[in-house]
Amino acid sequence: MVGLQKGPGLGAKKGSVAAPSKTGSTQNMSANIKVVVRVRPLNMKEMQSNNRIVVDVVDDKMLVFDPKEETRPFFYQGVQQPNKNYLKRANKELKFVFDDVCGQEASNQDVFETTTKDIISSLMEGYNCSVFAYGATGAGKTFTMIGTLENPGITYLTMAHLFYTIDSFEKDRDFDIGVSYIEVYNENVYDLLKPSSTPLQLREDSKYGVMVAGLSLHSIKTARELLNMLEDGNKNRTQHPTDANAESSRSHAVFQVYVKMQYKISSQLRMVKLSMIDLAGSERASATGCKGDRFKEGANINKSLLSLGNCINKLADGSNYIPYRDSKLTRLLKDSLGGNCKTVMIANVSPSSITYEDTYNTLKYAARANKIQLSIKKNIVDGDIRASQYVKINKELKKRIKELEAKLSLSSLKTVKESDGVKEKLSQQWRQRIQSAETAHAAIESRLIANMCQQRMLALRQHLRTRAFQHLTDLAHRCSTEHIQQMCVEDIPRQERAAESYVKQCALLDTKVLSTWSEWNESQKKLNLMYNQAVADHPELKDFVQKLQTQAKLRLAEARGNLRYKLLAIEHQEIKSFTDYASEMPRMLKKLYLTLKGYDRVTPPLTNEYLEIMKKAKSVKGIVWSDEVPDNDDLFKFVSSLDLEKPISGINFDDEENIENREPLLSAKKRKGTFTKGTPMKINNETIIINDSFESMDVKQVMNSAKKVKKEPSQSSEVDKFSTIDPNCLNSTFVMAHKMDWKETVKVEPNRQPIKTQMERTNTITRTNNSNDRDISNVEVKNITDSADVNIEFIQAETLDPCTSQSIPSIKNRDWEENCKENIPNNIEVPNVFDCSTPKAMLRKPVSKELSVSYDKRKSYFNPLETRKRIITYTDKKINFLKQKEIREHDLSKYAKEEHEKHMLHEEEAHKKSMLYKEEAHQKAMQQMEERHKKYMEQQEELHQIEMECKKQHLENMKIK
Ligand SMILES: Nc1ncnc2c1ncn2[C@@H]1O[C@H](COP(=O)(O)OP(=O)(O)OP(=O)(O)O)[C@@H](O)[C@H]1O
Repeated sequence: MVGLQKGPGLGAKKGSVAAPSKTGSTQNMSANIKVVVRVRPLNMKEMQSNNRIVVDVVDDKMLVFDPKEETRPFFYQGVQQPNKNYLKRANKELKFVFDDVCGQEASNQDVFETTTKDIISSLMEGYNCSVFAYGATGAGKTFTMIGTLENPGITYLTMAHLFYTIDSFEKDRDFDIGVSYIEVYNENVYDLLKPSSTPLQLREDSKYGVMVAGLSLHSIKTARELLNMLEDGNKNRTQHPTDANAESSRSHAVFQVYVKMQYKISSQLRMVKLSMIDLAGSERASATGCKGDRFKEGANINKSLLSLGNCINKLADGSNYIPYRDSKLTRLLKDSLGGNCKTVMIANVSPSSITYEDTYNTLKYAARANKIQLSIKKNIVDGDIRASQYVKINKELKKRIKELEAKLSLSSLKTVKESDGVKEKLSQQWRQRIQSAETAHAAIESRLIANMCQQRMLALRQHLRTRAFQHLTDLAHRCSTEHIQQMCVEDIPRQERAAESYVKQCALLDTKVLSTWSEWNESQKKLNLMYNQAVADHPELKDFVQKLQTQAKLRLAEARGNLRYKLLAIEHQEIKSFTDYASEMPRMLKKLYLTLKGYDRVTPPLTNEYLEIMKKAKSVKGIVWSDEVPDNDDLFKFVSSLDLEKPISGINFDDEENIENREPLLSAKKRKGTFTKGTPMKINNETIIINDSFESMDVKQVMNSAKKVKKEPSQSSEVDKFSTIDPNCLNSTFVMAHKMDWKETVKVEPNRQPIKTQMERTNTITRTNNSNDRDISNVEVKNITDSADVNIEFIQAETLDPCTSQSIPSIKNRDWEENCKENIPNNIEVPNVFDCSTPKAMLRKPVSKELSVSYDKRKSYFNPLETRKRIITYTDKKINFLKQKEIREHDLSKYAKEEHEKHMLHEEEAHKKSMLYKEEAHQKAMQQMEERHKKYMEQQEELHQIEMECKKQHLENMKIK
């Protein structure tokens, strides 16, 4: 027997849509519920149990339930036997015709195409629409409605299509979209997007139909957002594993989309609602094996589905009374089933005979639902609005236009509103652009950082080298002649060469850093602009941009760490060698002190100084805070910082002296200020202190002076830098035995010509020699001509002798070189400092001040002989100066010795005098004592006589008696 269930395909006006009738502001039409059956593939359990297939999909409209099985003919002795199994139930072989039938191989996309794709256009026309999935537990409802991330269900697909459709309508309509997601569990309604344990109440409104009080509405712009939202909502949905389905949904889920569209020209407003419902599975307790709470859940599910079935039956029969109020589910679906709504029902079935009953029931339900006739109308608010409303709308529209214009000016890219897919693509493109720009920027930054690190390490190394050289010069000045020579001919030129090379390297690095820095700055600006634009257009890129910015900060921090580590390593080495150097000093000092003491040459101030050093040695372990940075230490600040905003050091290289002229004896007058470090200070008329300790040396000055070598000499300032030596600038504390007047000891000739003009005219260098030589005091070098002849004129200046405080006469009009030659000691062999064998070496930029003058001019005539001559001159000058200094030191020690002897003599005389005075006083005292004693003895004598007389008197008296 073949039963034919009447679906829309047969008899009924399948999907027929009546011409919309106009009743005022709404247009009505009548339609059936669209019913689509989906047959899912067999699951593992069903396949393993090898059960019979009970649903046979004939074509996309028809299926046969419980089809007749194929029987193999059975022959007995050549005769076909009837092969009848009397125990077996007869196949129903029911044919069902629906709007659509999706077979086992149909994907969610196929189901979407046949079910909800069309209803979006109805939605746009102003009809409410709803889709619900019905079926037994495990039949595939959730899979159809929600799906998975890889295979999204029709809810996502429908929404994506909705957004796509909205885009094409946006020219003439404004859209506002809000969504809500609820579940009906155990006859209670809960908000899945704003979870709460309190159930929500249903309210019925004559205008808007069934409403859920307190339901949260969420605005979305893309289907992607919806996907995330669904995922979050589903996490809150009640699910429990049953025998039939490991992820069985135990509640009905209702997802609703509210679309508000307003026509831009006619200001007609349409409010439509799309409901997508994933029903809980109808089930037989025996099939699911549920007990306790699960059983109660199942009963509630069945109850609501039963009332849904009743409603469907009544609606199909055309009954006047529909029992919607029997359950929460039917109340919610009131609109979708019998009201103003275009409805699609997806009936999910399993093909396996295990769910025979369920499948049969579902198909019967679906067939009944197909008969329901709906009368639907467009949700249009009349366009004939009053003038006051029109003004209001107009204002809103203007406001909207302004907003849009502001958005437009933000970005040119924003002019075109992309569809969901296009937006996604654009966002991806932004990501790629930003990533590649950031990679390029990082490469520039790493180059910049490398150069800056090199700069800092170079500065530190040069500082340490200069300090080491200073130690050497300080020691050499006080040593034998041999050492002085050694220093002059070897170390000074070496140091000068190092300084020169440092200046060159510095200049090179500075240029490199500056060019890289401007490149970096440019790229940073571009990158920032790109970041801002990307975030403004695609707010979802904010995290990505923040991540890149954090990575950049980390990179810089890492570079800073690396630099500090390298600097620390250099400093560590330096500290090690300096400790070795310093550890020798106390022993040496002790030896010297004891030697002097042995010769009875130790003066009380020297002892005091010695004691002071001992005190310092004791308190070496002072507390220094790790974060304590000396305020005035520019080098430290420069070397230890890696600030990308300040790539070049702030150290001023311009106003310092030249290394070659850094002698321990410097004129106080030529220093900045009156009394600075290294300047002799008069404490009183008897004491002068000259601070020439290590600490007093300004390293910055020494370092920066190296830079000077490279520069073309500024002639007027050059002159200022050289001076006669102030003999009072001695590197110790001296106690004067007699009063000495403190006065400026150097007098520069007052009527000296303005040098600058002279220079400009004659290409002449004027300098004052740093020597207290009796023969050479102030020297003016003039007329360095192309023939390299040097005419030297001596200008008279007055220098005071430290011991006599008398003026030392200077020599006038003597040739410089002649003078130098005369003073060359015979035993000094001047080495050839420059290798003059090759022209390149000959033209090497000279390092001394004299030789560096007019270097460019002299390039043309520079020859080995001249070079040698000049070196000899320069070296001689140095030797002379050092010799004079030593002589002066010797004189001074002699002077100090004499003063000491005088002092001792004076003390001796005083002592003698005091002894004499003491003796006299003693003699006087003795005399006085003797006199007193004599007087005393006389008095005693008198007393004795008186006593004797008294005794006599007494005896006489006794006799009388
Ligand atoms: N068309 C299909 N193709 C592949 N697998 C499917 C299909 N339909 C359902 N399944 C699978 O079958 C199982 C049950 O499906 P689903 O959870 O959707 O059932 P359900 O009807 O929602 O059940 P319940 O009412 O208990 O929640 C799931 O593992 C799902 O992946």
